[in-house]
Amino acid sequence: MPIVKNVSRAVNQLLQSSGCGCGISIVPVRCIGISPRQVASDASFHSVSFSESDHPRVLITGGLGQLGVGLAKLLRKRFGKNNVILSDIRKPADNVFYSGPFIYSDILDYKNLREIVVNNRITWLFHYSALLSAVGEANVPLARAVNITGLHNVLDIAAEHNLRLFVPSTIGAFGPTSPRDPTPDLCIQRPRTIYGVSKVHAELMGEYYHYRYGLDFRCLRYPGIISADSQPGGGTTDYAVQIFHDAIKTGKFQCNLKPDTRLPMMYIDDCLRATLEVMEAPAEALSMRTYNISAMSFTPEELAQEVQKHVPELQVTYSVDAVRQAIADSWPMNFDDSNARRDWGWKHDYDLPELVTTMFSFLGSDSRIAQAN
Ligand SMILES: NC(=O)c1ccc[n+]([C@@H]2O[C@H](COP(=O)([O-])OP(=O)(O)OC[C@H]3O[C@@H](n4cnc5c(N)ncnc54)[C@H](O)[C@@H]3O)[C@@H](O)[C@H]2O)c1
Ligand SMILES: C[C@@H](O)[C@H](N)C(=O)O
Repeated sequence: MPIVKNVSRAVNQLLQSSGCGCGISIVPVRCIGISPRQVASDASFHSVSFSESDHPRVLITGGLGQLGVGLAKLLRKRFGKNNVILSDIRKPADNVFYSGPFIYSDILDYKNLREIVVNNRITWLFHYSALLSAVGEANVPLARAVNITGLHNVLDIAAEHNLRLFVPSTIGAFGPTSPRDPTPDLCIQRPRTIYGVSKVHAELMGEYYHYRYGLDFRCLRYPGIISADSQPGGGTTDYAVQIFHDAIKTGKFQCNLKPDTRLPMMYIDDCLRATLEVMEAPAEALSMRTYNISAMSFTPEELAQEVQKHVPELQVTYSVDAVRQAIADSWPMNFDDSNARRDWGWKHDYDLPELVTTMFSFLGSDSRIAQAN
Protein backbone atom coordinates (compact mmCIF):
# COMPACT_ATOMS: atom_id res chain seq x y z
CA MET A 1 0.00 0.00 0.00
CA PRO A 2 1.38 3.43 -0.90
CA ILE A 3 0.92 4.73 2.62
CA VAL A 4 3.19 2.02 4.02
CA LYS A 5 5.87 2.94 1.50
CA ASN A 6 5.39 6.61 2.30
CA VAL A 7 5.63 6.12 6.01
CA SER A 8 8.68 3.89 5.87
CA ARG A 9 10.33 6.31 3.46
CA ALA A 10 9.62 9.21 5.77
CA VAL A 11 10.85 7.19 8.73
CA ASN A 12 14.07 6.28 6.94
CA GLN A 13 14.64 9.88 5.97
CA LEU A 14 13.98 11.01 9.50
CA LEU A 15 16.26 8.42 10.98
CA GLN A 16 18.99 9.30 8.51
CA SER A 17 18.72 12.95 9.44
CA SER A 18 18.78 14.43 12.90
CA GLY A 19 16.27 11.91 14.26
CA CYS A 20 12.63 12.07 15.22
CA GLY A 21 13.21 11.36 18.83
CA CYS A 22 11.51 7.97 18.63
CA GLY A 23 14.76 6.13 19.23
CA ILE A 24 13.57 2.85 17.62
CA SER A 25 14.03 1.40 14.15
CA ILE A 26 10.37 0.55 13.50
CA VAL A 27 8.36 3.61 14.30
CA PRO A 28 4.62 3.37 14.94
CA VAL A 29 2.59 5.44 12.49
CA ARG A 30 1.30 7.67 15.26
CA CYS A 31 4.85 8.54 16.26
CA ILE A 32 5.57 10.47 13.05
CA GLY A 33 1.95 11.06 12.13
CA ILE A 34 0.40 10.88 8.65
CA SER A 35 -0.25 14.56 8.44
CA PRO A 36 -0.72 17.22 11.06
CA ARG A 37 -4.50 16.99 10.90
CA GLN A 38 -4.87 13.26 10.34
CA VAL A 39 -7.43 11.61 12.55
CA ALA A 40 -6.42 8.14 13.69
CA SER A 41 -9.43 6.39 12.17
CA ASP A 42 -8.65 7.69 8.67
CA ALA A 43 -5.20 6.26 8.47
CA SER A 44 -6.03 2.72 7.47
CA PHE A 45 -8.47 3.16 4.63
CA HIS A 46 -7.80 6.27 2.61
CA SER A 47 -6.82 5.93 -1.04
CA VAL A 48 -7.55 2.19 -1.14
CA SER A 49 -10.13 2.58 -3.87
CA PHE A 50 -7.64 3.91 -6.43
CA SER A 51 -5.85 1.44 -8.61
CA GLU A 52 -2.69 2.68 -10.36
CA SER A 53 -3.98 1.47 -13.72
CA ASP A 54 -7.10 3.64 -13.52
CA HIS A 55 -7.21 7.19 -14.75
CA PRO A 56 -6.62 9.66 -11.99
CA ARG A 57 -9.64 11.39 -10.48
CA VAL A 58 -8.75 15.06 -10.68
CA LEU A 59 -9.80 18.17 -8.73
CA ILE A 60 -8.74 21.64 -9.88
CA THR A 61 -9.10 24.41 -7.28
CA GLY A 62 -9.44 28.04 -8.38
CA GLY A 63 -10.35 26.66 -11.77
CA LEU A 64 -12.23 29.64 -13.19
CA GLY A 65 -9.18 31.87 -13.48
CA GLN A 66 -6.93 32.41 -16.49
CA LEU A 67 -5.51 28.88 -16.47
CA GLY A 68 -7.99 26.45 -14.91
CA VAL A 69 -10.55 26.05 -17.69
CA GLY A 70 -7.80 25.30 -20.24
CA LEU A 71 -6.23 22.81 -17.85
CA ALA A 72 -9.57 21.05 -17.36
CA LYS A 73 -10.00 20.81 -21.12
CA LEU A 74 -6.55 19.25 -21.56
CA LEU A 75 -6.99 16.81 -18.67
CA ARG A 76 -10.48 15.80 -19.76
CA LYS A 77 -9.13 14.92 -23.20
CA ARG A 78 -6.58 12.69 -21.55
CA PHE A 79 -8.49 11.20 -18.60
CA GLY A 80 -12.14 11.49 -19.61
CA LYS A 81 -14.63 14.27 -19.01
CA ASN A 82 -16.07 12.96 -15.76
CA ASN A 83 -12.69 12.29 -14.17
CA VAL A 84 -11.84 15.99 -13.98
CA ILE A 85 -13.73 18.30 -11.61
CA LEU A 86 -13.31 22.02 -11.91
CA SER A 87 -13.97 24.04 -8.75
CA ASP A 88 -14.00 27.67 -7.67
CA ILE A 89 -15.91 30.12 -5.47
CA ARG A 90 -17.25 31.98 -8.51
CA LYS A 91 -20.20 31.19 -10.72
CA PRO A 92 -19.13 29.45 -13.94
CA ALA A 93 -20.19 30.69 -17.37
CA ASP A 94 -22.67 28.45 -19.20
CA ASN A 95 -20.08 27.00 -21.57
CA VAL A 96 -17.84 26.03 -18.65
CA PHE A 97 -20.68 24.67 -16.55
CA TYR A 98 -21.92 22.43 -19.35
CA SER A 99 -18.47 21.26 -20.47
CA GLY A 100 -17.91 18.90 -17.51
CA PRO A 101 -18.22 18.52 -13.73
CA PHE A 102 -18.09 21.76 -11.75
CA ILE A 103 -18.36 22.11 -7.99
CA TYR A 104 -18.25 24.97 -5.47
CA SER A 105 -15.14 24.78 -3.34
CA ASP A 106 -13.67 27.42 -1.06
CA ILE A 107 -10.15 26.30 -0.17
CA LEU A 108 -10.45 28.14 3.14
CA ASP A 109 -13.18 25.66 4.15
CA TYR A 110 -11.12 22.65 5.16
CA LYS A 111 -14.02 20.29 5.87
CA ASN A 112 -15.77 21.09 2.61
CA LEU A 113 -12.58 20.50 0.65
CA ARG A 114 -12.00 17.20 2.42
CA GLU A 115 -15.59 16.14 1.73
CA ILE A 116 -15.14 16.86 -1.98
CA VAL A 117 -11.92 14.84 -2.10
CA VAL A 118 -13.50 11.90 -0.27
CA ASN A 119 -16.87 11.86 -2.02
CA ASN A 120 -15.32 12.10 -5.45
CA ARG A 121 -12.43 9.74 -4.73
CA ILE A 122 -9.95 12.37 -5.88
CA THR A 123 -6.41 11.13 -6.53
CA TRP A 124 -4.75 14.14 -8.22
CA LEU A 125 -5.21 17.74 -7.11
CA PHE A 126 -4.16 20.79 -9.11
CA HIS A 127 -4.17 23.73 -6.72
CA TYR A 128 -4.73 26.87 -8.80
CA SER A 129 -6.51 29.15 -6.29
CA ALA A 130 -4.44 32.23 -5.56
CA LEU A 131 -4.37 36.01 -5.52
CA LEU A 132 -1.76 37.13 -8.06
CA SER A 133 0.98 39.71 -7.56
CA ALA A 134 -0.80 43.03 -8.16
CA VAL A 135 -4.14 42.14 -6.55
CA GLY A 136 -2.23 40.57 -3.68
CA GLU A 137 -0.49 43.85 -2.92
CA ALA A 138 -3.90 45.56 -2.97
CA ASN A 139 -5.31 43.14 -0.36
CA VAL A 140 -2.55 41.57 1.70
CA PRO A 141 -4.80 39.96 4.38
CA LEU A 142 -6.87 38.19 1.73
CA ALA A 143 -3.77 37.13 -0.22
CA ARG A 144 -2.26 35.78 2.99
CA ALA A 145 -5.42 33.83 3.76
CA VAL A 146 -5.97 32.37 0.29
CA ASN A 147 -2.32 31.80 -0.66
CA ILE A 148 -1.01 30.60 2.70
CA THR A 149 -3.90 29.33 4.87
CA GLY A 150 -5.60 27.85 1.81
CA LEU A 151 -2.39 26.09 0.84
CA HIS A 152 -2.13 24.59 4.34
CA ASN A 153 -5.62 23.10 3.93
CA VAL A 154 -4.73 21.67 0.55
CA LEU A 155 -1.42 20.21 1.76
CA ASP A 156 -3.02 18.51 4.76
CA ILE A 157 -5.85 17.03 2.73
CA ALA A 158 -3.43 15.88 0.03
CA ALA A 159 -1.20 14.22 2.63
CA GLU A 160 -4.14 12.60 4.44
CA HIS A 161 -5.65 11.19 1.28
CA ASN A 162 -2.43 10.29 -0.49
CA LEU A 163 -3.03 12.62 -3.43
CA ARG A 164 -0.57 13.61 -6.10
CA LEU A 165 -0.50 17.39 -5.66
CA PHE A 166 0.46 20.06 -8.19
CA VAL A 167 0.96 23.61 -6.94
CA PRO A 168 2.17 26.23 -9.41
CA SER A 169 4.82 28.66 -8.34
CA THR A 170 6.01 31.63 -10.34
CA ILE A 171 8.85 33.89 -11.47
CA GLY A 172 7.42 36.05 -8.65
CA ALA A 173 8.98 33.68 -6.10
CA PHE A 174 12.28 35.49 -6.72
CA GLY A 175 13.27 38.97 -5.64
CA PRO A 176 15.79 41.77 -6.11
CA THR A 177 18.63 39.80 -4.50
CA SER A 178 18.11 36.76 -6.77
CA PRO A 179 20.29 36.44 -9.88
CA ARG A 180 18.01 37.78 -12.61
CA ASP A 181 19.68 36.88 -15.89
CA PRO A 182 19.36 33.96 -15.85
CA THR A 183 17.62 32.81 -12.66
CA PRO A 184 18.47 29.21 -11.73
CA ASP A 185 16.25 26.81 -9.78
CA LEU A 186 18.28 27.08 -6.62
CA CYS A 187 19.34 30.55 -5.55
CA ILE A 188 18.46 33.31 -3.10
CA GLN A 189 14.68 33.83 -2.92
CA ARG A 190 13.70 36.98 -1.06
CA PRO A 191 10.59 38.25 -2.91
CA ARG A 192 9.06 41.56 -1.83
CA THR A 193 5.39 40.80 -2.58
CA ILE A 194 2.93 38.81 -0.48
CA TYR A 195 2.35 36.74 -3.62
CA GLY A 196 6.03 35.87 -3.91
CA VAL A 197 6.39 35.20 -0.20
CA SER A 198 3.36 32.89 -0.29
CA LYS A 199 4.76 31.02 -3.30
CA VAL A 200 8.18 30.47 -1.69
CA HIS A 201 6.24 29.24 1.33
CA ALA A 202 4.27 26.86 -0.91
CA GLU A 203 7.45 25.51 -2.52
CA LEU A 204 9.09 24.90 0.84
CA MET A 205 6.01 23.46 2.55
CA GLY A 206 5.33 21.13 -0.39
CA GLU A 207 8.91 19.91 -0.40
CA TYR A 208 8.83 19.51 3.39
CA TYR A 209 5.63 17.43 3.20
CA HIS A 210 7.26 15.35 0.49
CA TYR A 211 10.26 14.49 2.64
CA ARG A 212 8.38 14.36 5.96
CA TYR A 213 5.15 12.59 4.96
CA GLY A 214 5.91 11.19 1.51
CA LEU A 215 3.48 13.58 -0.20
CA ASP A 216 3.81 13.37 -4.00
CA PHE A 217 4.22 17.14 -4.39
CA ARG A 218 5.11 18.58 -7.80
CA CYS A 219 5.63 22.25 -8.56
CA LEU A 220 6.53 24.31 -11.62
CA ARG A 221 7.50 27.96 -11.52
CA TYR A 222 5.49 29.44 -14.35
CA PRO A 223 6.56 32.56 -16.27
CA GLY A 224 3.86 35.15 -17.15
CA ILE A 225 1.21 33.19 -19.07
CA ILE A 226 -0.41 34.49 -22.26
CA SER A 227 -3.79 33.21 -23.36
CA ALA A 228 -6.41 34.26 -25.87
CA ASP A 229 -9.66 32.91 -24.48
CA SER A 230 -9.20 33.66 -20.77
CA GLN A 231 -8.41 36.87 -18.94
CA PRO A 232 -5.52 37.29 -16.49
CA GLY A 233 -6.43 37.69 -12.83
CA GLY A 234 -4.50 40.79 -11.72
CA GLY A 235 -0.80 40.18 -12.16
CA THR A 236 2.24 42.13 -13.25
CA THR A 237 2.47 40.34 -16.59
CA ASP A 238 -1.16 41.07 -17.57
CA TYR A 239 -0.08 43.73 -20.08
CA ALA A 240 1.19 41.00 -22.39
CA VAL A 241 -2.37 39.67 -22.76
CA GLN A 242 -4.11 43.05 -22.83
CA ILE A 243 -2.06 44.33 -25.77
CA PHE A 244 -3.69 41.77 -28.09
CA HIS A 245 -7.24 42.68 -27.10
CA ASP A 246 -6.56 46.42 -27.37
CA ALA A 247 -4.74 46.05 -30.69
CA ILE A 248 -7.83 44.37 -32.10
CA LYS A 249 -10.52 46.46 -30.44
CA THR A 250 -9.12 50.00 -30.52
CA GLY A 251 -5.72 49.96 -32.20
CA LYS A 252 -4.34 51.72 -29.11
CA PHE A 253 -2.55 50.23 -26.14
CA GLN A 254 -1.36 51.92 -22.96
CA CYS A 255 1.29 49.81 -21.27
CA ASN A 256 1.69 49.94 -17.48
CA LEU A 257 5.34 48.79 -17.55
CA LYS A 258 8.37 50.60 -18.99
CA PRO A 259 9.25 49.66 -22.59
CA ASP A 260 12.48 47.89 -21.61
CA THR A 261 11.10 45.70 -18.78
CA ARG A 262 12.21 42.17 -19.63
CA LEU A 263 10.23 39.26 -18.17
CA PRO A 264 9.96 35.52 -18.93
CA MET A 265 6.67 34.63 -20.65
CA MET A 266 4.95 31.52 -22.01
CA TYR A 267 1.98 30.63 -24.19
CA ILE A 268 -0.77 28.86 -22.25
CA ASP A 269 -0.61 25.63 -24.29
CA ASP A 270 3.05 25.16 -23.35
CA CYS A 271 2.27 25.91 -19.70
CA LEU A 272 -0.58 23.41 -19.45
CA ARG A 273 1.31 20.72 -21.35
CA ALA A 274 4.28 21.17 -19.00
CA THR A 275 1.91 20.78 -16.06
CA LEU A 276 0.52 17.51 -17.35
CA GLU A 277 3.99 16.26 -18.30
CA VAL A 278 5.50 16.87 -14.88
CA MET A 279 2.49 15.21 -13.23
CA GLU A 280 2.91 12.16 -15.45
CA ALA A 281 6.69 11.98 -15.07
CA PRO A 282 7.92 8.91 -13.17
CA ALA A 283 8.96 9.89 -9.65
CA GLU A 284 12.48 8.53 -10.28
CA ALA A 285 12.94 11.11 -13.07
CA LEU A 286 12.42 14.03 -10.71
CA SER A 287 15.65 15.06 -9.05
CA MET A 288 13.79 18.01 -7.54
CA ARG A 289 10.18 18.80 -6.67
CA THR A 290 10.13 22.45 -7.83
CA TYR A 291 11.30 23.35 -11.35
CA ASN A 292 11.63 26.54 -13.38
CA ILE A 293 10.09 26.28 -16.85
CA SER A 294 10.84 28.73 -19.59
CA ALA A 295 9.90 29.50 -23.18
CA MET A 296 10.72 33.11 -24.14
CA SER A 297 11.59 36.42 -22.59
CA PHE A 298 10.68 39.84 -23.98
CA THR A 299 10.10 43.51 -23.19
CA PRO A 300 6.89 45.47 -23.91
CA GLU A 301 8.72 47.19 -26.74
CA GLU A 302 9.72 43.89 -28.36
CA LEU A 303 6.20 42.50 -27.95
CA ALA A 304 4.69 45.66 -29.45
CA GLN A 305 7.00 45.40 -32.48
CA GLU A 306 5.92 41.80 -33.06
CA VAL A 307 2.24 42.72 -32.63
CA GLN A 308 2.68 45.59 -35.10
CA LYS A 309 3.67 43.07 -37.77
CA HIS A 310 0.00 41.96 -37.59
CA VAL A 311 -1.59 45.32 -36.69
CA PRO A 312 0.77 47.94 -38.17
CA GLU A 313 -1.39 50.89 -37.08
CA LEU A 314 -1.21 49.91 -33.38
CA GLN A 315 -0.23 52.91 -31.24
CA VAL A 316 1.55 52.10 -27.99
CA THR A 317 1.97 54.58 -25.14
CA TYR A 318 3.44 54.05 -21.70
CA SER A 319 1.88 55.04 -18.37
CA VAL A 320 3.88 53.28 -15.72
CA ASP A 321 2.13 51.78 -12.72
CA ALA A 322 4.65 52.22 -9.89
CA VAL A 323 3.54 49.11 -7.98
CA ARG A 324 3.72 46.80 -10.99
CA GLN A 325 6.98 48.33 -12.22
CA ALA A 326 8.67 47.80 -8.84
CA ILE A 327 7.49 44.20 -8.85
CA ALA A 328 8.68 43.57 -12.42
CA ASP A 329 12.06 45.16 -11.68
CA SER A 330 12.62 42.60 -8.92
CA TRP A 331 11.68 39.54 -11.00
CA PRO A 332 13.84 37.35 -13.28
CA MET A 333 14.57 38.60 -16.78
CA ASN A 334 15.48 35.15 -18.07
CA PHE A 335 14.67 31.82 -16.49
CA ASP A 336 17.10 28.88 -16.45
CA ASP A 337 15.01 25.72 -16.89
CA SER A 338 17.84 23.33 -17.74
CA ASN A 339 16.90 20.96 -14.89
CA ALA A 340 13.34 20.51 -16.24
CA ARG A 341 14.73 19.90 -19.74
CA ARG A 342 17.20 17.33 -18.45
CA ASP A 343 15.01 15.49 -15.90
CA TRP A 344 11.65 15.07 -17.60
CA GLY A 345 12.25 16.32 -21.13
CA TRP A 346 10.60 19.73 -20.95
CA LYS A 347 10.63 21.58 -24.27
CA HIS A 348 8.59 24.62 -25.25
CA ASP A 349 6.83 24.88 -28.61
CA TYR A 350 6.07 28.62 -28.79
CA ASP A 351 8.60 31.44 -29.28
CA LEU A 352 7.55 35.08 -29.60
CA PRO A 353 6.60 35.05 -33.32
CA GLU A 354 4.56 31.80 -32.97
CA LEU A 355 2.90 33.16 -29.84
CA VAL A 356 1.80 36.37 -31.58
CA THR A 357 0.59 34.59 -34.72
CA THR A 358 -1.36 32.10 -32.61
CA MET A 359 -2.95 34.82 -30.48
CA PHE A 360 -4.15 36.65 -33.57
CA SER A 361 -5.44 33.52 -35.19
CA PHE A 362 -7.55 32.95 -32.04
CA LEU A 363 -8.70 36.51 -31.59
CA GLY A 364 -8.66 37.53 -35.22
CA SER A 365 -12.13 36.37 -36.18
CA ASP A 366 -13.89 39.22 -34.36
CA SER A 367 -11.11 41.73 -34.85
CA ARG A 368 -11.53 45.38 -35.78
CA ILE A 369 -9.57 44.67 -38.92
CA ALA A 370 -11.72 41.69 -39.81
CA GLN A 371 -14.86 43.76 -39.22
CA ALA A 372 -13.55 46.52 -41.44
CA ASN A 373 -12.98 44.11 -44.35
N1 LIG B 1 -1.43 33.32 -14.98
C1 LIG B 1 -0.11 33.45 -14.83
O1 LIG B 1 0.56 34.19 -15.54
C2 LIG B 1 0.58 32.67 -13.74
C3 LIG B 1 1.96 32.69 -13.69
C4 LIG B 1 2.60 32.01 -12.65
C5 LIG B 1 1.88 31.26 -11.75
N2 LIG B 1 0.52 31.23 -11.85
C6 LIG B 1 -0.22 30.48 -10.86
O2 LIG B 1 -1.15 29.62 -11.48
C7 LIG B 1 -2.34 29.53 -10.70
C8 LIG B 1 -3.55 29.88 -11.56
O3 LIG B 1 -3.33 31.19 -12.03
P1 LIG B 1 -4.49 32.01 -12.76
O4 LIG B 1 -3.79 32.98 -13.62
O5 LIG B 1 -5.50 31.10 -13.33
O6 LIG B 1 -5.09 32.80 -11.52
P2 LIG B 1 -6.44 33.68 -11.50
O7 LIG B 1 -6.20 34.82 -10.56
O8 LIG B 1 -6.87 33.99 -12.87
O9 LIG B 1 -7.47 32.65 -10.85
C9 LIG B 1 -7.39 32.27 -9.51
C10 LIG B 1 -8.73 31.70 -9.11
O10 LIG B 1 -8.68 31.43 -7.69
C11 LIG B 1 -9.99 31.60 -7.22
N3 LIG B 1 -10.02 31.78 -5.76
C12 LIG B 1 -9.76 32.89 -5.04
N4 LIG B 1 -10.03 32.66 -3.74
C13 LIG B 1 -10.42 31.36 -3.64
C14 LIG B 1 -10.83 30.55 -2.55
N5 LIG B 1 -10.90 31.01 -1.31
N6 LIG B 1 -11.19 29.27 -2.82
C15 LIG B 1 -11.15 28.78 -4.08
N7 LIG B 1 -10.78 29.53 -5.14
C16 LIG B 1 -10.43 30.80 -4.92
C17 LIG B 1 -10.51 32.83 -7.94
O11 LIG B 1 -11.93 32.88 -7.93
C18 LIG B 1 -9.92 32.64 -9.33
O12 LIG B 1 -10.84 32.07 -10.22
C19 LIG B 1 -2.13 30.47 -9.51
O13 LIG B 1 -1.71 29.72 -8.40
C20 LIG B 1 -1.02 31.37 -9.96
O14 LIG B 1 -0.24 31.84 -8.89
C21 LIG B 1 -0.15 31.92 -12.82
C1 LIG C 1 3.91 35.89 -13.19
C2 LIG C 1 2.65 35.52 -12.49
O1 LIG C 1 2.81 34.83 -11.34
C3 LIG C 1 1.44 36.36 -12.62
N1 LIG C 1 1.04 36.47 -13.99
C4 LIG C 1 1.65 37.74 -12.04
O2 LIG C 1 2.05 38.59 -12.79
O3 LIG C 1 1.41 37.94 -10.89
